[in-house]
Amino acid sequence: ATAAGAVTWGATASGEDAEAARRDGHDVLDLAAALERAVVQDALVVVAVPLPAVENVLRALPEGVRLTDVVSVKGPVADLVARLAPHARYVGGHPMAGTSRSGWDAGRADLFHDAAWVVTAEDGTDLDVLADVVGLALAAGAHVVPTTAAEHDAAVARVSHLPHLLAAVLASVGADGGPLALALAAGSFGDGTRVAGSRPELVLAMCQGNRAALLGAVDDALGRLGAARGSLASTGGLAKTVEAGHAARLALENGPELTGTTLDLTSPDALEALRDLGSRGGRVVGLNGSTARALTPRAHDRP
Ligand SMILES: NC(=O)c1ccc[n+]([C@@H]2O[C@H](COP(=O)([O-])OP(=O)(O)OC[C@H]3O[C@@H](n4cnc5c(N)ncnc54)[C@H](O)[C@@H]3O)[C@@H](O)[C@H]2O)c1
Ligand SMILES: O=C(O)C(=O)C[C@]1(C(=O)O)C=C[C@@H](O)C=C1
Repeated sequence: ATAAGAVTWGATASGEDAEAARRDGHDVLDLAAALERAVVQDALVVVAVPLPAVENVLRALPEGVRLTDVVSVKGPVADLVARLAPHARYVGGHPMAGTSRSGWDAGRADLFHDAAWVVTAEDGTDLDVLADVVGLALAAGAHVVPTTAAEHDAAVARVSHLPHLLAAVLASVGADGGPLALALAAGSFGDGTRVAGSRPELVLAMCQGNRAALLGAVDDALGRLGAARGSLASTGGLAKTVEAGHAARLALENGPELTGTTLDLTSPDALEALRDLGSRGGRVVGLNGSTARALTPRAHDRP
């Protein structure tokens, strides 16, 4: 956002991160001063701490601020906001990009380029703040995927939290193969276990914080692994599992064909239209006043 010309400032509980951010020319205050300035300037407050620390930040929040967050689960944050800061004008957010490293130096100005940035569009959402969050995501080079907290949590259980859990399991299985196995580890093991290098506290916060949805995704994966194991043991064949995975990977790489459309954010059914766009695999790619420019899968490409 700073690179896109926005005036920004921040606060962190880490002296080391504060020092590193100041060294890079950013304005770092203490939390109370940062929030006070947000009130004076009617700025958008972005909570970017691990889920277990969200409560502390919300307790410090002044009345009526514009509020978003980047936390990896949305239902628990929405519940905390409703309980601890019901006065906040809150719209949930989640950029779907990151690294397995933590701290200030792990960030880059282009980290969110071409990434999906979830924006929650629940009934009653403040469209003025939603437009702020859309503007932030677009300024960071991302595109916006509107959805609800519940649908977000179900989706990321499959494409983020399960991969983190599988990476942990895979890393342990490989390591238990002993020194020879690790000496031979190449692309498949490296790619499949990269995120197991993430700080365990962050992985625990997002996976345990999305327990119900993650359980469903784990059951699905175990069912497929069980079927593969059964087939390998009985006939020796893995074709069904491998071919289904290959087709799914190609679908991810190719994506659907997208076509342009616009959404009027002042329309009475704007929130419904936004959610519909997200659930069809569409995205907002531009904002001009209250008109959102969007891309949506062509009818014949819809799942
Ligand atoms: N790392 C990723 O790939 C990724 C991607 C998308 C979203 N997220 C989410 O973003 C959030 C931050 O993750 P991260 O990877 O940047 O973590 P991080 O550990 O690199 O940074 C977290 C920062 O929050 C600060 N902090 C912690 N408690 C605080 C408090 N009470 N008050 C003020 N500051 C506090 C820490 O000092 C640190 O500077 C998490 O909720 C995570 O789920 C992470
Ligand atoms: O690329 C990585 O290192 C990540 O783990 C990023 C990743 C993910 O893809 O699961 C991790 C957590 C998020 O909330 C969003 C993105």
